[in-house]
Amino acid sequence: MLHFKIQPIAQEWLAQARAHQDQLTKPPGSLGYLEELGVRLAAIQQTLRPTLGKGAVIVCAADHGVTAEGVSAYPSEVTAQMLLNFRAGGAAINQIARAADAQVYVLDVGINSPTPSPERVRSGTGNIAREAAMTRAEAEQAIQVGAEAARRAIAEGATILAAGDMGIGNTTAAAALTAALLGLEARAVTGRGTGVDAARYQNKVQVVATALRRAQARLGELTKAGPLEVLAELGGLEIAAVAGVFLAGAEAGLPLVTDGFPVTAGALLACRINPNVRDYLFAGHRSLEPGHSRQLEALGLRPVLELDMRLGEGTGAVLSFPILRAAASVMAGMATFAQAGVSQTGGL
Ligand SMILES: Cc1cc2ncn([C@H]3O[C@H](COP(=O)(O)O)[C@@H](O)[C@H]3O)c2cc1C
Ligand SMILES: O=C(O)c1cccnc1
Repeated sequence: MLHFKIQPIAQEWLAQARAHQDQLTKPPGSLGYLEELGVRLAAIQQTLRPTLGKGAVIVCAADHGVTAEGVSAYPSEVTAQMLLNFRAGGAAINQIARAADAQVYVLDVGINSPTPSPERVRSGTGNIAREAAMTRAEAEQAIQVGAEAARRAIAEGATILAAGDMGIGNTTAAAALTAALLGLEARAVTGRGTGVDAARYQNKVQVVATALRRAQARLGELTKAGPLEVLAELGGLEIAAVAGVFLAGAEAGLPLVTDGFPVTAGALLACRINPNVRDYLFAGHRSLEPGHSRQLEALGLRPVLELDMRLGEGTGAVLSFPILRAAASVMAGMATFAQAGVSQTGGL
């Protein structure tokens, strides 16, 4: 059974932190959204002097049976190949993590490869257009694998935690999950992923719609079904692991950062499993995948960055770490008007 003990953040700390922001030597509100980020970090850490040190990103990787339907611009083998690239330090996330003082952890929760991996729950999901992605027990296990990886990263010193994704076909699974959880049409949440052409895009929308019909026949009204049941039908082993990263991260009381479309599907699931997770979430960026904006609206999250990125791997999440660190430093290090002897109003 899954059980995560997650405290909601204290409203008193939010109020105190907001009041403190207004005492700092700047016109109130002049640091814009950075102030709200600092306030939330202070409330999460329960201090008026929040600090963020080393970060971590857990790149959750798995394969998808639905690639048999021609939904990606790339073959499934790229998932395993990219895993080697992550480990060799040659991927986009490795460079961005270096710039943002973050450690990259790679988690093979479900790659379809002959090379064994200790954390792999199964070798790829079932083809969700035709069958369940995984069993409910496998869904729980994949969440636990993600949770364990988060706990390891925290034990090794992470003070802020992001999740990343790698899995050819995962924007199809993310679209199906998002449509199911939010009660949206396939077309509203299906994007071009790695860059499928117009014909493949039309097919991808149909595949998502077929998967949703199949899941609904099994579970009934999908917005009312349990999150683990929806996850088992429409899958994504890496998306399950992402949910586990966020659940364990929230349990440990760390600020958590979402990435793009597949990762935010994991965040939606985590919040369905335990709504208190939401208090710890920051949206690192807004992806160009159209469904990502629907997810952010549902979570009520404003992204830190909008750089027209649509890669995944945790790149957009980790890129926001320096801004979150600066938001904490502003709260922790700025003098108040009283401390600095600066006139709070010029009497004007
Ligand atoms: C070389 C390469 C590196 C990637 N890194 C992340 N993704 C991203 O693209 C995939 C999802 O898109 P779709 O659903 O269209 O397959 C995921 O693996 C995701 O992490 C990559 C994709 C490729 C090709
Ligand atoms: O939004 C994302 O993170 C994304 C978009 C396309 C492909 N992979 C990931």
